[in-house]
Amino acid sequence: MIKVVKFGGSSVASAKQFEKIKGIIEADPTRQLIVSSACGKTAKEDHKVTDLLYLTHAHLQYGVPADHIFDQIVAKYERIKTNLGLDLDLTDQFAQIQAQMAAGCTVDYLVSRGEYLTSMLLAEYLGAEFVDAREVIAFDYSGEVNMEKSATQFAARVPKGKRVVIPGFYGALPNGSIRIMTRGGSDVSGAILAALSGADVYENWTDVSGILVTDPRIVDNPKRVDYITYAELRELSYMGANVLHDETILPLADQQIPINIRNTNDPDNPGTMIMKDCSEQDEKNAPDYITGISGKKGFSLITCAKVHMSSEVGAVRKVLTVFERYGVSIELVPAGVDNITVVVETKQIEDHRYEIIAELKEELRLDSIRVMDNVALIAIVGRGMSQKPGISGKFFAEFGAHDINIRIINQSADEVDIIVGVDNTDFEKAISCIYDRFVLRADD
Ligand SMILES: Nc1ncnc2c1ncn2[C@@H]1O[C@H](COP(=O)(O)OP(=O)(O)O)[C@@H](O)[C@H]1O
Ligand SMILES: N[C@@H](CC(=O)OP(=O)(O)O)C(=O)O
Repeated sequence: MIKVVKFGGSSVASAKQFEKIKGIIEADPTRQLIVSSACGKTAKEDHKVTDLLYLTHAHLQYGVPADHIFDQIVAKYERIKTNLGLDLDLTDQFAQIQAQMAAGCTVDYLVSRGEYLTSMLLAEYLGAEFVDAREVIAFDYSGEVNMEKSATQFAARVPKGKRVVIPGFYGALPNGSIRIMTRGGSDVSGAILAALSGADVYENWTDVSGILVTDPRIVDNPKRVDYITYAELRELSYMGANVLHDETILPLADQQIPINIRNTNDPDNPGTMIMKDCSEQDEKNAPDYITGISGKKGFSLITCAKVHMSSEVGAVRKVLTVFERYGVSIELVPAGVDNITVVVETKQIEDHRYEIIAELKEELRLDSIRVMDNVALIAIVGRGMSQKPGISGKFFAEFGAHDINIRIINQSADEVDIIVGVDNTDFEKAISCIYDRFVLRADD
């Protein structure tokens, strides 16, 4: 049995959290491959080390002194080290980073030092071997992880049968320079290492007892989900459930390695199991109607209207080509008889909004075009939904009763998710109302 265990920023935020990790690791000898994020916040007013490092780099880029920020980072690590009673001398490490800063280091290098230093401390504290992610995770120049090269490096560099700590969030390009992932990427590092080691399970330790039906910052104390499929989780995390990076599933899918989300602050809680297929569990216990609800604000609806548009051959292609030209990725394309609506993230069209509108108008000879900003998308996800007829109707009734205007609605063909667009200002109210109607009063 091999378990890869990833500890998120909240789990390594303080010496107290390190002590909890020690308990978790020592409770199970199969927890051998440990992946660590950078120290997160100890309190609301505190800052994540990763954020401080980004801020340091931004100061340096504009020639503004950043010593006062870097000193906060040094103080955080020194405090953890002292409170844990460790002898590890980090002076050389800090000096090396400062020398690189003075020499104009890349943002990737500087930001990666959060995971690097945290993992060094954790390895020392656990009596484990530290292996630098730079020597294991290989990126191509395209920014994709090269799994084949990473597998060769993993075999050469990571000892078997020993406890090892590897920093998450970064790897190296073919020339050896550091490449970081997108925010929250330590989840993906853990998944890659689980795939490379052929792990039986990937444990992802955080500050909540699993995947919750919805964001606990919106709904008070939401229900925990016991089992969730890869597909459901991917929808939820892509649509904003940031408990897990939306690409975490990808390296695990081939080997069907399950993910177990666990709480460092409540280690006895079994958390959530995320699996390729939950049918065995569903046979014992029918899945809930709705597995999860997540969402994001900041979308725009661009509605192109023209009589008989839906029957015009090539109309959708022409619309999409305009967006492609500007490198804009499209979320949804709901259509009516005389119109096609394109849903995009507002920030993606900000720089070229007027050019895009002009080209759509001209190339499709539109009767009219309308842009609506400040739209939030909410995904309601559930493998149990396909069994229940009339869900969309219930949404309309519930939203109507709460004065929430539905701007768009889209159901996937496999009936695993329904996406609704509402005004940004109705976002939290809509999520609370879906939770109340479909989770708390599911049987009504
Ligand atoms: N559906 C959800 N289930 C659980 N947590 C969620 C959900 N949506 C948002 N979150 C938030 O995700 C947080 C955990 O993710 P993150 O802050 O990245 O943790 P870590 O520091 O462990 O990586 C939780 O504290 C919670 O506020
Ligand atoms: N430290 C990085 C990577 C990461 O995965 O962090 P966390 O596990 O705290 O979400 C970030 O803040 O983006």
